[in-house]
Amino acid sequence: MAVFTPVTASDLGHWLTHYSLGDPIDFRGIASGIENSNFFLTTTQGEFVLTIFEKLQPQELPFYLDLMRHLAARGVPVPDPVPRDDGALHGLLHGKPAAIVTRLAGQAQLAPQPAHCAQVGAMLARAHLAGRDFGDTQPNLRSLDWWQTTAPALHPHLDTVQSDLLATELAHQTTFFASDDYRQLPGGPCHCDLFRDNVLFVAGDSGNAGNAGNAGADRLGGFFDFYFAGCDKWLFDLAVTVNDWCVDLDSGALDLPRAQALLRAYQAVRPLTDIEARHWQDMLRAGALRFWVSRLYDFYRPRSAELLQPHDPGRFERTLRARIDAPPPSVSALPL
Ligand SMILES: Nc1ncnc2c1ncn2[C@@H]1O[C@H](COP(=O)(O)OP(=O)(O)OP(=O)(O)O)[C@@H](O)[C@H]1O
Ligand SMILES: N[C@@H](CCO)C(=O)O
Repeated sequence: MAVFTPVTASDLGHWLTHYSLGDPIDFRGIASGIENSNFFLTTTQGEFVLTIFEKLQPQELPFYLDLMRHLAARGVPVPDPVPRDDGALHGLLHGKPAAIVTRLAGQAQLAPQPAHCAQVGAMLARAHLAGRDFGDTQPNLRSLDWWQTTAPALHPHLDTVQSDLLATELAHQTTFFASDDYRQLPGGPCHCDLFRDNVLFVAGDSGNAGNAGNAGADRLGGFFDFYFAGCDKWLFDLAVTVNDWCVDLDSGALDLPRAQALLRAYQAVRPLTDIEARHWQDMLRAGALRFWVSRLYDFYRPRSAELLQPHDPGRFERTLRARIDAPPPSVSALPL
């Protein structure tokens, strides 16, 4: 159960006095999620999600909430933060920062097919383009600097082969990030965590999103969980997305039909530059390293007093090895 901060009916009633959202009809904790406390809230005015931020500080929230507002205003399907009556997008609930956002329709598609991946690719490209005129510029806080700072604490937990892989890949990425090519990669606000569980699909005719015979009828309802977002290279965001949506989760191997569908749809909206195409494998490796490091960090340094099962770091160790061992098909060679 991932509600770390309980909210009573009385807490909610008081909290809602800051908003013009009508009267509460239903309020329930959301079991999934490992970062924050989330609740579905239905009021006489609609359906919303209340999030209490367990780690982020109030001063850290504007980048994420303003970015969501910015994208929502440009027709990108993301939760739109609801302003309080005083205009603020967040306040304090039980001493922790909290916000209400609009609820997206649909359910997660955990066994995606090419038709789902295509919608994700197109939406990601649209989000990248829509973010170009966003004013704030917070970097991705889980990028190279963080990997470098975090790695020393991980090595004692790794065997020699894993330790070598971590050190070697970190050296590879340090060189890549310092290169002229890297500097020339286009970028802007990125989601940086666009995994299957952060995208919702509304079921097609079958009434069951992702039904094997009817994936093409499922419609992407939106994507959420912006709290790892930051300004980064667009190619990194694409690599993170492909490493989750277009792989065999056991082996980490790329699934070609899904990867092609996602990349074609992305490129139909924003074609990759030659430099991006040249560094696709480097960036897939970077995307795998990012989540290997964060999952190792969460695994070996869990927060106290919480019974959550941390995500399996081995999945991204396998993904990283797979990206190093088997160069992906050239993106520029994919027919549009
Ligand atoms: N705006 C939204 N609309 C619909 N459902 C949402 C929305 N925000 C969150 N949810 C639901 O709440 C669940 C938990 O949210 P989320 O994944 O953001 O958890 P978290 O703890 O904040 O982050 P993490 O994914 O890092 O664990 C989601 O799986 C989704 O079902
Ligand atoms: N998507 C991350 C969790 C943090 O949102 C992971 O699977 O490791």
